[in-house]
Amino acid sequence: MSNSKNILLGYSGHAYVVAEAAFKAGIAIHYYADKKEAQNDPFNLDYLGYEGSGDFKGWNEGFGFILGIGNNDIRTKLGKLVTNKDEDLLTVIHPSAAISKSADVGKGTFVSSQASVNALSNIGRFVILNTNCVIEHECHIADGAHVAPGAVLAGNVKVGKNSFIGANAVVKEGVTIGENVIVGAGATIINDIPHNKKVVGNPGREI
Ligand SMILES: CC(=O)SCCNC(=O)CCNC(=O)[C@H](O)C(C)(C)COP(=O)(O)OP(=O)(O)OC[C@H]1O[C@@H](n2cnc3c(N)ncnc32)[C@H](O)[C@@H]1OP(=O)(O)O
Repeated sequence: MSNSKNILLGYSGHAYVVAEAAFKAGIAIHYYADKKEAQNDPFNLDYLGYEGSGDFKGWNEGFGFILGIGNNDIRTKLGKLVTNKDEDLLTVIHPSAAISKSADVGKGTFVSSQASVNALSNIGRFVILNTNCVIEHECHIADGAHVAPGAVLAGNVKVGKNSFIGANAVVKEGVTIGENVIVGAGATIINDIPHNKKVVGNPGREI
C-alpha cells in the first residue's frame, strides 16, 4: 500500500482530492500520467507520459496505479487497462471515511473524506464515493459509478455501472438505478430509473 512508486492517472481537480486522501492514508505518489504535462503541479510529481501511448514509461516497472479521473467512462476504461495489464491498481480510502467491516470495496475505488458505507454494502471497482456521501446498508454500487458529495443512498439501493448520482441527491430505500444514468444535483429519487436516463428534481423526473 505504501509503495513509493505510485502513479496518479490524471492530474486535475478530482486527482488533487484523491492525492490528498492517499497522502493522509500513508500512500506516497511521486509520478503522474496524463495526455500532456500539467500546467499546475501542486504536489511536485514527475510526469511519466500518457498511459495510452506507446512510449509511456510506467508499465512493467512494478508501479502502483491510482485512478484520479472524474469522468466515469474514462476512469473505467483506464481501470480495466491497468487490471488487464496485471499492474497493481490501488484502492484509496480517506482515513476519515467510515466503512463497515461487513462492506466490500472494489479495486481502484476512491472513498473520500467523511463518506460512510454501512453494513453489507457492496461497492464495485473504479467507483468514486465522494466527500460526505452516505451509502446505507446493503447497497450495491456497480463498477465505474460516482456518488457525488453529500448524496444519500438509503438502504438496499442499487446503482448500475457508470451511473452518476449528483451532489446532495437522495435515493429512497430499495430503489434500483440503471446503468449510465445521471441523477442531477439535489434530486430526490423515489422510483426505479431505467438505463441511460437523466433525472432531476423532487420527485425525480426525466429530462
Ligand atoms: C466534487 C464534484 O464537483 S462532483 C460533481 C458534483 N456535481 C453535480 O452534482 C452536478 C450534477 N449535474 C447536474 O445537476 C446537471 O444540471 C444535470 C447533469 C442534471 C443536467 O445538465 P444538462 O443536461 O446540461 O441540463 P440543463 O442544464 O440543460 O438543464 C435542463 C433542464 O433541467 C433543469 N435542471 C438541470 N439540472 C437540474 C437539477 N440538478 N435539479 C433540478 N433541475 C435541473 C434545468 O433547469 C433545465 O430545465 P428547463 O428545461 O425547464 O429549463
